[in-house]
Amino acid sequence: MNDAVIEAVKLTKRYGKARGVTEVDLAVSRGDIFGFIGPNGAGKSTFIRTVLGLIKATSGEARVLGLECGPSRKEVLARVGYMPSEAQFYHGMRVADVIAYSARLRRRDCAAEAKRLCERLGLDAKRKVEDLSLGNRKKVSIVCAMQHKPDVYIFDEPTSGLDPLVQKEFFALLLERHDEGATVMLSSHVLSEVQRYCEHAAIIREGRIIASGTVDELSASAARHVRVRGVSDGFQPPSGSRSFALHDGDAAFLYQGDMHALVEWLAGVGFVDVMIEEPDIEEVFMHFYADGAADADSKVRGGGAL
Ligand SMILES: Nc1ncnc2c1ncn2[C@@H]1O[C@H](COP(=O)(O)OP(=O)(O)OP(=O)(O)O)[C@@H](O)[C@H]1O
Repeated sequence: MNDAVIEAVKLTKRYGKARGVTEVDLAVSRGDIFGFIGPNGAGKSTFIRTVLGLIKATSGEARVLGLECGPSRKEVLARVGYMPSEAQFYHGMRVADVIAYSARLRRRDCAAEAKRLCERLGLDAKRKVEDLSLGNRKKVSIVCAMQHKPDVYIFDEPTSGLDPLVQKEFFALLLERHDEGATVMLSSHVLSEVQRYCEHAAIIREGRIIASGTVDELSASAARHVRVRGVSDGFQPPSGSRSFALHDGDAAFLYQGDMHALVEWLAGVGFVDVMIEEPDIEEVFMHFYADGAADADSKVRGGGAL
């Protein structure tokens, strides 16, 4: 159909009456690092597990590397590096056993790469998995996802529970694989890491995609961050503003609206200095989440850039 390595068309998964994900359209292009953003319970894991064929879609289509989810589950799992948000390991196994077992499932000898990854992440392969901290369990999952050097990676909340140094090493590994041509999907609720590492992103809310595009487009399509310095005590922001704060004569607010109207309005206000900046993705996210779903939808459609 196109150059999409991971693609979903109207993918829906319901758990009985409970919502999982609803009519999700999404495409991750070859060579992309794609951020999948949403808070707990938004549907990130459900989407990923459905795409991989680990759970059955209620309706819609999903493909990875052109392989249909469900019927081609085994092949998909063999060709993808998947790191679940919460890995379950068999008790009594040592780290080295879990890693070797994961390699055997893919019929590959990955011992040299596994050793290298353990060293880079500071993971002791002799320890029993049940004795590991959450962070060390995450490291085991990273090694299992990366040791066979697949072309496609799907990481589900990879950094939660990892200390900052290990997070840095994880992203260094991810970027090395990306430089070698790999495609990466990274689900996260840590917006700064999406901003820093991802080229494209989609925001999921209550099971539906409410915005998607390049990370820059997502920032550009939302409100502007306005700071006005040297204002009087009674300063009030223009209509269409949110998140207003006034401190020591410095006002800050988010403005969504016509820029000419903002400049005209500013001309009538006494101030010393003004700064108008694109919000970072954290503010974009808050912007989309602060409004009602229907309101957010119409913004996305009307936004043009998305
Ligand atoms: N096995 C299940 N049975 C019933 N409902 C489920 C099941 N798994 C997930 N859900 C529901 O589906 C919705 C999406 O959950 P999901 O775990 O996919 O979200 P998430 O974005 O990955 O969140 P988190 O970051 O907390 O893992 C939630 O409302 C959740 O309660």
